[in-house]
Amino acid sequence: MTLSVFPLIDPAAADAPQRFCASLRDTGFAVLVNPPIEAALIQGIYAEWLAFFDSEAKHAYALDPQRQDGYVSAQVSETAKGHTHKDLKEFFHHYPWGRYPREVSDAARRYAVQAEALAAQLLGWVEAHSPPEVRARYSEPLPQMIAGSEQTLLRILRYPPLRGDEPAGALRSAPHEDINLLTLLPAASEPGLQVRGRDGRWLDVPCARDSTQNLLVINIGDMLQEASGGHYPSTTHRVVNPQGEGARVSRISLPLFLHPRPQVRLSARHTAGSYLLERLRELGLKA
Ligand SMILES: O=C(O)CCC(=O)C(=O)O
Ligand SMILES: [Fe+2]
Repeated sequence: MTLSVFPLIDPAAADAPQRFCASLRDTGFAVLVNPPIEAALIQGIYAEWLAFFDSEAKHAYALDPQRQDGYVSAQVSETAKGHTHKDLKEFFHHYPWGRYPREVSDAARRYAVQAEALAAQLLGWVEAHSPPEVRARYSEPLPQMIAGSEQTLLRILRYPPLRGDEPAGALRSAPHEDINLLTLLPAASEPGLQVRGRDGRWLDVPCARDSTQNLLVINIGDMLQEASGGHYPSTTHRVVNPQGEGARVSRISLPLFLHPRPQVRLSARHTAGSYLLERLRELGLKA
């Protein structure tokens, strides 16, 4: 059985920063209701990118292994750390400097700009609610770590309908942790995202169908866990395969991964650059 335990946090409320950080501390995740990003923008992106993934045009943008931008097919996909099956997904990686399909409007780009501005505000909350000894570890203010970063990654994901011949044990997204500082993720078009709670149970993260209101999901990545000495936990999450009718439907999601500039020192062991390289190698995405 799964439970949905996430409080819906109104970012305009006076106690929002405190509730937001408490949720992040508790589960590594937080859910904002009616964030300053229009629902219509997200719905438009989901529709036009689904059409793009359904077209042959995507193959003209195959991932550049050096630059890491472009389209990754379900045949290539990625294998989560410690797992054997490829995830049942295809996706497009867009960086601020990178390729962007001419077949879609600039809506996803506009979303990334808005979400990045919100992320800087949220990192300010995270910093303000860090105990003094944790704050003392940050080599620079958290919002500043992502300012002007060329590593900010928008991943537009499409989980295709299931055909029934998927390898046993393959998931839409195998359990993993995100590498980056903070991830912003509009509620996905369909359910499936789950977070592992402290007691090992999987908790359902709400999707767009669970609320008439606009929801935005935020989660901690490994880099913030590293920078905060574990105060903010990067929790394991996955996307499970739908059963029944849901299996016939694509699922679209739109995580924005906020990465610090590569020179930013996260800890005595790592800069953001050295940390990222290590993790991409483990994922098989970089030689
Ligand atoms: O599709 C989702 O809801 C989550 C995707 C995810 O966790 C990831 O791409 O890292
Ligand atoms: Fe993730």
